[in-house]
Amino acid sequence: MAGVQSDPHFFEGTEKLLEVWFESTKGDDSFDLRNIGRLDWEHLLRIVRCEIISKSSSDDMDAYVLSESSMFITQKRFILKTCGRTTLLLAMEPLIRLVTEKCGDHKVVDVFYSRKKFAKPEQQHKIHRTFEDEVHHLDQLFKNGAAYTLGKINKDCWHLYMLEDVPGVKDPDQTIELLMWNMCPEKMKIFTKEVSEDGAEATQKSGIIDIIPGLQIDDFLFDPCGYSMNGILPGGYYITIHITPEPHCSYVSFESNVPQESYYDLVHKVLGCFNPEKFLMTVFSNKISIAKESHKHFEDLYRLKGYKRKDHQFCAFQNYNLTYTMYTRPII
Ligand SMILES: C[S@+](CC[C@H](N)C(=O)[O-])C[C@H]1O[C@@H](n2cnc3c(N)ncnc32)[C@H](O)[C@@H]1O
Repeated sequence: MAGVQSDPHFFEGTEKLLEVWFESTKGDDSFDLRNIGRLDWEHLLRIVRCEIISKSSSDDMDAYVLSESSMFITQKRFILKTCGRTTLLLAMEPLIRLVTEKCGDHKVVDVFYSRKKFAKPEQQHKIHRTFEDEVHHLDQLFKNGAAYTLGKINKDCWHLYMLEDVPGVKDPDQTIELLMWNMCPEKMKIFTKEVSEDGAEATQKSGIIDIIPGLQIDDFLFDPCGYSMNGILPGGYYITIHITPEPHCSYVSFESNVPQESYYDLVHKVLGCFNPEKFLMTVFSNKISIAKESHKHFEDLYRLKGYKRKDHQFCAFQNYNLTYTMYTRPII
């Protein structure tokens, strides 16, 4: 698997995250990405260098825990999040071919590709080694790509590629991500086989179980350490958490599309579970999302739960608003 690296003790927890929204060109209600079968997804994931560990489903979504993070499929939305040395962007063109073949004529109505700066970019495969390489690859597929970097480019930053002048998503849509590193060693021990027997025990002990009530949880504890979970709710909503507990490269990611007017309490709960020394947060919401006001709540938050804000940027894109913010504190 792509997690096996030249430095055996280092794991690149930082994920590449791709979200693609499709629509039938004929307004065909039977257009559904969930008509694509498991063998086809497995084939696509082989290109990315990861594999399916388990699957959970609701009426609205299929959610997969992968050897390197997660994949979520709804009627019109494809999300793939992969860490380690995976080659996620190699799947972009095959994905569009697969959707044409299995679901019929369609248009791509929006694309988002993002990731934090890698800890060891030199260990990535060529296509992902620099953001410029990634942008070059995507620009060959899309004429209307727009690439941004938020944060300090000589320190911690976050890259984003999206499309301009697209019809955009017609439904309310929002995503919050917290990417955390230099993690509290005590908290990280929970995500090892030494302390927890399986994923369910780690989910309980860490408090992940209480972040959002009522989730259908699919969790997995790697041997000897490492943890991934998907939690799904009716309506195509999810949370996903991935943990690299090794002390010299500790990293945790939290992502959710659950709509909330304010994400303040959710952020508090997530930080309480993991106690990172540093984290960056991104909040995306389109103009019809109830989360569209949530950006205001972060404007004046110079301090948050003992953390001090280092960066804060707000972007007003054509269809979405985005807050990028980075906080830090001494490890406790
Ligand atoms: C897949 S998980 C979660 C990665 C995630 N992107 C994160 O946020 O850190 C990676 C963790 O599981 C461990 N692990 C153990 N066996 C693994 C395997 N076969 N494939 C991938 N990771 C494995 C890694 O060492 C690492 O600590």
